[in-house]
Amino acid sequence: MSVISSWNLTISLNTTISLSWRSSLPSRAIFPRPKKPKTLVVLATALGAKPTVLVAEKIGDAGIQLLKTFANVDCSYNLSPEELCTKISLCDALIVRSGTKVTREVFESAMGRLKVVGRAGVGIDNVDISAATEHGCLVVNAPTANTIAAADHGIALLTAVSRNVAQADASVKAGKWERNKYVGVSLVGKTLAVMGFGKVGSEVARRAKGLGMQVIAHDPYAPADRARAIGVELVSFEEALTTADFISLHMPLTPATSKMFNDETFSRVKKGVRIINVARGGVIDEEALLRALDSGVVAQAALDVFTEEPPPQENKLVRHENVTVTPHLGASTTEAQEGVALEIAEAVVGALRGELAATAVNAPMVPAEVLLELSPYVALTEKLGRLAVQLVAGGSGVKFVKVTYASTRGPDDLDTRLLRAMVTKGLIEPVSSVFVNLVNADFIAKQRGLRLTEERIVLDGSPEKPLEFIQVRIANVESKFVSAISNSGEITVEGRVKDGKPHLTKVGSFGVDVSLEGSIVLCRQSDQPGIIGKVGNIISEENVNVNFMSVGRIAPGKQAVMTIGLDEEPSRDALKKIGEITAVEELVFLKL
Ligand SMILES: NC(=O)c1ccc[n+]([C@@H]2O[C@H](COP(=O)([O-])OP(=O)(O)OC[C@H]3O[C@@H](n4cnc5c(N)ncnc54)[C@H](O)[C@@H]3O)[C@@H](O)[C@H]2O)c1
Ligand SMILES: O=C(O)[C@H](O)COP(=O)(O)O
Repeated sequence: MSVISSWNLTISLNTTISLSWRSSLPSRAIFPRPKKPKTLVVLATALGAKPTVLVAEKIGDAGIQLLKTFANVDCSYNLSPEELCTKISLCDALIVRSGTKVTREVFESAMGRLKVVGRAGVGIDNVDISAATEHGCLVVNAPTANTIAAADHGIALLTAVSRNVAQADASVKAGKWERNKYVGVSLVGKTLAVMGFGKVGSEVARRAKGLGMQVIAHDPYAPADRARAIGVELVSFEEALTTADFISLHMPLTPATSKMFNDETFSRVKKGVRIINVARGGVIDEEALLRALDSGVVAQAALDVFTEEPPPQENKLVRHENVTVTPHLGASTTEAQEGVALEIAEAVVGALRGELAATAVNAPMVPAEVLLELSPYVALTEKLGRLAVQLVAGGSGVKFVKVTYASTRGPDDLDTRLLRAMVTKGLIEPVSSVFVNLVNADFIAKQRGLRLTEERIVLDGSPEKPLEFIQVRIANVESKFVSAISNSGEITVEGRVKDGKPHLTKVGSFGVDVSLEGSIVLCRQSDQPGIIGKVGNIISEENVNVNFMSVGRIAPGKQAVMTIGLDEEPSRDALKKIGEITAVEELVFLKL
């Protein structure tokens, strides 16, 4: 048995999860919805209560109908920020598109009721993810259903720009016939740089190749083989800028991509480049683009998205002769909107039911089969956390916790994020009013100064079970049950899953065996005959059912720890009577 790795708690908030994509078939066919994860009740609404879902922007009817099968649905569009904040405390879920800013104030106004925000689309830049995470609110999006629509719109703008379609249309409608003015440029043989080779970018690339273009792409995170598979070369930002005749933007808006196209970038592009933006307005410095258009460095731009939407009337870019604009229509096809509505409704209903979302933005995505396998360990880790913290003597602040996972599997075959979150939940919830879930566990731990270290023990044997045992240790504290302190000087509890049920198997240095359900009495006594009977009598007089009892001792006649699992809570009086048995040296009652 060897300890092969240990590491500190890493805070991984704001994780964007992308799903895979395939070829150019209609979007619903291309992107099979992710398999449904099995249930894990981390976000579930109060039992029996029908949740309320606020739909703050119009989504497809199919999604609304699906939501109505499970929840009260309030479709209130065009709410002001104040109205949204007022309504939100009455809602369990909120669904928005890109037009609603889900700010920190929204989460604060929710007073803890809001459990899930569903973004009916891809971009989550209008949702304050940090605030959502801090408030334990899951954010899910619908990342796949509008890909084709967005790619088609990118191509529509590319071709429109190359042939001055919008300008010529306006000219004819103004009674003119300017055939010489609107001579376009050919696409065949021209170089298109796709910036952001994700779902939309790769579909744009595929289509542009069909139009005879040379396609290069820049994406620091995209695998080269995926690009190669469709005949696209991944290049550096510099190469993309300096060689492209057309640039099409498809990256998300993040702090790293904000104003990625600015005066400095425009100074490096090929003179006369044409730019298409169907991603987010904020990735371009709009003032800089205006200057580049005025100077002729950029010949034309086509913009579906703007820093401020809708853009102000006087926006010079919108009015520019060489700019073609659409009002954020990338995702707006009947088919995409139906798909997005269903995708987001399923995700929101799933999250409200307590299922782990496959499209979670701010929580680890745990595949269904992994979740199924881990679920008894999820219960075990939470209960070990609960027991350990209840063993701490009042006044000792819990700061250093070590979780040890003993497994026959290598570290790469065991994802412990879920288990770590559950230990944190178990440690914090019994001693605070904070609600901890998979979304906010790391944040809450950090906020409370809890340093949770994880350690792996790799055991020999066949890796059928994910884990053999799990140990939770709290260092630098005193215990109200001295026997819970192991030789290492830490409060130590250890458990394992037996017949699918979590069991406590060690307290301090004492081996015990009790099923972790109901509540537990731990009592240390000097080992002698008759104690079990005496304790049993006191409990039976209370009419409380004992579901498990075990005694672990150092050696015959020495000290022993008796663990009694109870279906209900015994009275204080009964506990006092057990404590008064002469051989009993210490006693603690723990709620699971
Ligand atoms: N106009 C619309 O209506 C519309 C519709 C759909 C999507 N979008 C927007 O398009 C964008 C892409 O959507 P998607 O579904 O393809 O997302 P995606 O997550 O599949 O792809 C985004 C890609 O951008 C890459 N990227 C990240 N940082 C980058 C950087 N600095 N430089 C280059 N590439 C970078 C990522 O690696 C990823 O491959 C999002 O911003 C989304 O909101 C707009
Ligand atoms: O990010 C997206 O999915 C698109 O920008 C679509 O946004 P919308 O839902 O507001 O059309």
